[in-house]
Amino acid sequence: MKAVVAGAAGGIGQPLSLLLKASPHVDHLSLYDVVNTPGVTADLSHISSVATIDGFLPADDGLKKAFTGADIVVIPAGIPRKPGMTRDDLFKINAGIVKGLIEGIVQHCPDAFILVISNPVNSTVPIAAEVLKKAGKFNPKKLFGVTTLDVVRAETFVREITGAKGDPSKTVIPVIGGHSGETIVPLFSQASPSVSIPQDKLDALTNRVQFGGDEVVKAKDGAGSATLSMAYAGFRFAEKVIRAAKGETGIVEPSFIYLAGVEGGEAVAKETGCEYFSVPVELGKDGAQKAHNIVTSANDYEKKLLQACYAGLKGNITKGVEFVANPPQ
Ligand SMILES: NC(=O)C1=CN([C@@H]2O[C@H](COP(=O)(O)OP(=O)(O)OC[C@H]3O[C@@H](n4cnc5c(N)ncnc54)[C@H](O)[C@@H]3O)[C@@H](O)[C@H]2O)C=CC1
Ligand SMILES: O=C([O-])CC(=O)C(=O)O
Repeated sequence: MKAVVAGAAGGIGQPLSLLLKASPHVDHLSLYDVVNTPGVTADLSHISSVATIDGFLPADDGLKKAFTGADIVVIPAGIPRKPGMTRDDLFKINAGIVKGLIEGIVQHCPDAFILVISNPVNSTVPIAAEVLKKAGKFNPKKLFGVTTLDVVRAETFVREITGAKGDPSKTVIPVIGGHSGETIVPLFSQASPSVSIPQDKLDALTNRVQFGGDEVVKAKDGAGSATLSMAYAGFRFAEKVIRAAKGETGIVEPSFIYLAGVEGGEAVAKETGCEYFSVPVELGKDGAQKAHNIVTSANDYEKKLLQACYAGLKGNITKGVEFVANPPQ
């Protein structure tokens, strides 16, 4: 199992690479970034874990060397937000970065699982899909927008209200939609085991999950956005994809996918009017095996949130598709 991190020297890339280096499920890790990969690679290479490691800069065919033979490529490359910015404000720079990296995947490892972390995820995943489609290499089962941090936040924040003891990650809370503000829709009514949230606390809790990213951006005060919690979340999702690829069954985690290419996805697309949506996805050997149409189970409170989600999300998706169809001059 060869894993690649593209953007490996960044705030997310470094701790994510650390977690992958330490994972017993990874045999080889290749790091790629436009800066500082030699140092990060040398540092991680001293860890006595199973995975061997190498790292590359763009010079001397570095991208080719990093990507060739990859089974999974995780992409946290691109600029993060500063206070006052929306994720969409990152589009101008990050759209081109993601497009370039996907073109590299097309050339060197078109069969790899692709996990997109770079924001705005609502647009960068459609960009990735369009680049792959153009090249005739699009496998919707293998392209994932990483929305796990929203799930992780929901698991964490709900405990502050319920006061439940034990491991918060054992409470499954589906968070669906997209990955920005109102497009993020936590479905607390569908938690398993069920959670009891007083009505007067539900608005604040929902809002905190939707705008959890802003909380970190504000606290970092110009020094970036969530990196460590994102590395945790990105690793959690990547490891699930890897474990499922190796044959483990029964693994389900929400992810932002192209619905038409995954069993069960058509029903979600019909319900939401969106081509892409994050829903709980059953993972298998070949990637996304089945999309769970949890949208129909939402209660009235959540249905209202979903209406706001659809409006914003459709615009973000179109913007990504347009970027590849009519590249800016
Ligand atoms: N999906 C999610 O839930 C989350 C997404 N993010 C997003 O992740 C991205 C990265 O965030 P940070 O790690 O904090 O940023 P960062 O600036 O610390 O790191 C980004 C890294 O990408 C590298 N990079 C830039 N262009 C590249 C290219 N063409 N090829 C390879 N590497 C390239 C940079 O050199 C840098 O090392 C941002 O877009 C951020 O908004 C952040 C948190 C959560
Ligand atoms: O808020 C940001 O810009 C980074 C992010 O996506 C998150 O923390 O959820």
